[in-house]
Amino acid sequence: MIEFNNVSKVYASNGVHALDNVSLKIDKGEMVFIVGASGAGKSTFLKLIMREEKPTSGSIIVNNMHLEKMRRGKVPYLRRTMGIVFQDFRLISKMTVYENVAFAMRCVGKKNDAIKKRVPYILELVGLADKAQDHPSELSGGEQQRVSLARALVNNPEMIIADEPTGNIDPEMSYEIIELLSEINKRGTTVLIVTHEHELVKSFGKRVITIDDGRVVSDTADDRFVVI
Ligand SMILES: Nc1ncnc2c1ncn2[C@@H]1O[C@H](COP(=O)(O)OP(=O)(O)OP(=O)(O)O)[C@@H](O)[C@H]1O
Repeated sequence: MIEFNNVSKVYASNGVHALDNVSLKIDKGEMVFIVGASGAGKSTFLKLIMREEKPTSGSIIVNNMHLEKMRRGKVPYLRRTMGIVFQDFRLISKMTVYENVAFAMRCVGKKNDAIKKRVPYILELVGLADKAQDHPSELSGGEQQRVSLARALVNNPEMIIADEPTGNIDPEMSYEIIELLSEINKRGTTVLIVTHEHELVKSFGKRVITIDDGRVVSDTADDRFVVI
């Protein structure tokens, strides 16, 4: 669950008001698209959720943790509740697909037995069981993004956060990635996707939050934005 109460973010280095008095709630199990023009504040919104940035004012609760007061040492506990998918995949090129996903489990101290059971299951889920021994360079963009998704999912996070997950892949593959995220959402994981792809967003019929110039200007789940 995510709750923003009157959140503003001003970057101290240049005085840019990236978010201006944002209040919203995203419930557990929702799938939400965040859209808006370049520079609107979408990445800042995600960075605040991940506690990569702190708000200048307002309060933020994510998965029952109060982020504006959170000490640095506690951030890893927050991050363990979320799986993050990046536009540029961020896979380790020397490792196979299997190892890339297993590595995420090793990082949180999982034992070999658990890894051997879980990684093949997750690779099957994202449709990459037959690519387990390939290296990222041998895969298409869409396949690499599916590895990145497998890695985000393998520790069973409460939510998946995807920042422009289709930015580096072709339109057909993009649809497949969002479809996969939608399947994952149906299994109970909260999914948050930042994207520029309006057509894709429309075809899924999910909640859409539009940010413009640091403000939420439309939210399909919020009655305050319904125009009569
Ligand atoms: N670390 C930073 N320091 C200073 N200003 C920043 C920083 N990050 C973002 N900004 C500024 O804050 C505003 C919002 O940026 P943000 O990256 O959140 O937008 P965005 O909607 O994600 O854009 P894009 O779609 O291009 O990624 C922009 O004016 C940007 O220049």
